Amino acid sequence: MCGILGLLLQNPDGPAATEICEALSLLQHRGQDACGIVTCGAKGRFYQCKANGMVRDVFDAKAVATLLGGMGVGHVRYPTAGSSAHSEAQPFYVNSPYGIVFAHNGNLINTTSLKHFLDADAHRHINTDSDSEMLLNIFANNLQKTGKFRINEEDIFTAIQGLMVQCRGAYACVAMLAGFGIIAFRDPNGIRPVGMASRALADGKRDYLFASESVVADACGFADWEDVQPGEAIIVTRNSLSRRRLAPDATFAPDIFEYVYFARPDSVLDGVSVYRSRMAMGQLLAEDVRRIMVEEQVRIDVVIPVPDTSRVAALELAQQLGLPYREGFVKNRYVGRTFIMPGQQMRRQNVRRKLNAMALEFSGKNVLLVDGKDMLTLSKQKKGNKTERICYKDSIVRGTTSKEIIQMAKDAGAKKVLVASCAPPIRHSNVYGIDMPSPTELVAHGRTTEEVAAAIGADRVIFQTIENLVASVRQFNSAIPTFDCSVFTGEYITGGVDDAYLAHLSRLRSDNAKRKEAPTEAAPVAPGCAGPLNGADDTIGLYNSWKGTSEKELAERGVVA
Ligand SMILES: O=P(O)(O)OC[C@H]1O[C@H](OP(=O)(O)OP(=O)(O)O)[C@H](O)[C@@H]1O
Ligand SMILES: NC(=O)CC[C@H](N)C(=O)O
Ligand SMILES: [Mg+2]
Repeated sequence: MCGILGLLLQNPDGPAATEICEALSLLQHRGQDACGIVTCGAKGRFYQCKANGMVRDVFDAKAVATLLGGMGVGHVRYPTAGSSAHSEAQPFYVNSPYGIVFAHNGNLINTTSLKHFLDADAHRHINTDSDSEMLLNIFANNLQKTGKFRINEEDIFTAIQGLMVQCRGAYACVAMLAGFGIIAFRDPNGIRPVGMASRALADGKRDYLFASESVVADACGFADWEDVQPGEAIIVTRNSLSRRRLAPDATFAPDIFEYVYFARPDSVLDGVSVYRSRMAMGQLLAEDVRRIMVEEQVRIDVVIPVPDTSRVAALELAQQLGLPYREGFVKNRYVGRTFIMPGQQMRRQNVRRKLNAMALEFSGKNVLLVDGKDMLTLSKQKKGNKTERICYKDSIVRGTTSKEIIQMAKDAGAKKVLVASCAPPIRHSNVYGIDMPSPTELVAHGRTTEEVAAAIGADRVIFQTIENLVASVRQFNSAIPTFDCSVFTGEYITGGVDDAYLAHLSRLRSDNAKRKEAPTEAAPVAPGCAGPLNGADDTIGLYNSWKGTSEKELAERGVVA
């Protein structure tokens, strides 16, 4: 998953980079590997800074000050194609036609044929293995076909319509045309999110923002958030806003995993509050847990979430069951999200660095025996013999987190650990922008629920049903006809995903394949962890970047004070 941003300020000299940088940090949870900003200043000139690393590592005040102009595009990256080399950090840029900058969230599934087309027919050089660079070049090639000295909105719609026929997969995109404006579009199935908001100015005009999630609009003072519709393109310039549905017949199928894990709870995606949907996941799962407690004579004393993402649903589940909710795992706030870290070794190491079990909650058997309302009395009791805990998870994917935290809970004294997951078992590859290309890396692949429990060391695992997961989201917007649930069902909404493609993807992107590709000279440093920062020296600028310019000269040019 990646985060994308576009900002158009009415003031052409306005500090777009400052706001984009702020906004990117609000999307950091969508990608921790690389980030970048390109702005457009006077005479349509682009200013770029991108590199591997988190937003706070790549952008210091000086880096932001060198990005001039009143409009720009930003990106945080979680790679799903190509490599994690900083040359694949986004936004991408092509100079012809007109000068285009491009940021993409999602993943294309027909890159083999696109690559051939770009080489043999369009004669465009693709310099990386990134699918996003191909997508940009398809767009550029379609614009080129107009042959015009200056293009208009109609030409841009035609180019994107063509792209929607040529490109298969998931793509939410933001593009910027030099001296023209910002364009956002979403694939015909609307698999990945992107929305728009605006800010009224004193003169009646408006600044425009595009972002992957609505939290950006809330936190940055923009209003009137609305989703870009599936298959829709929106173009904003300083004088106009134009929008068009370019692929109206496709089935709308946003990815349900955004609600389970990816998006921030304070975002609203496609009219559904992520927070409310997670509460509903907890409520519906509580019914299954209650049934199992009765049928299997299971007694649960306490519900413990695996922070962060599962907290909302875990609290709701605990309340539904009348059980105490306790924060038994403390999270190190300086370690990023582990699931989106590259490589299994890094993910495993970081679960323990990130989460620590509090012995107080796990070994003090007289503390948390039954339900919350009797806590004080019970805490005075001597050792009880009921020590079943329920560890609540939003999802079990590779099982990395589950295995480690179950062991931690047991090491801390819990006798039995049950795991409830608000998503069903994940048994299939993701091809639309989540880096789960190889089913053999998924703990539930080819395993029954009992076998998953054994594999992660749990005494019992309870999965949400797919029907209840869909109901948790759909009850808040029944206009969404269906969701992309491919990781649970193996059904891919775009078509074009057969066994041969999945085998190819797995060869290309499994952890094993990536390990072979990875450069060996430097030890990998987990995103969000202490380690060598990428800093200004590793950033990629454009020919007119300020890299190497002395402080004195920057001050003379008015870039820094
Ligand atoms: O089964 P696994 O392969 O281990 O993956 C699933 C876990 O990874 C995610 O946590 P993550 O640390 O990425 O982020 P969070 O702090 O937002 O929960 C997710 O919330 C699960 O806890
Ligand atoms: N997660 C994503 O959206 C990734 C975007 C793009 N496929 C890349 O690898 O850079
Ligand atoms: Mg988690």
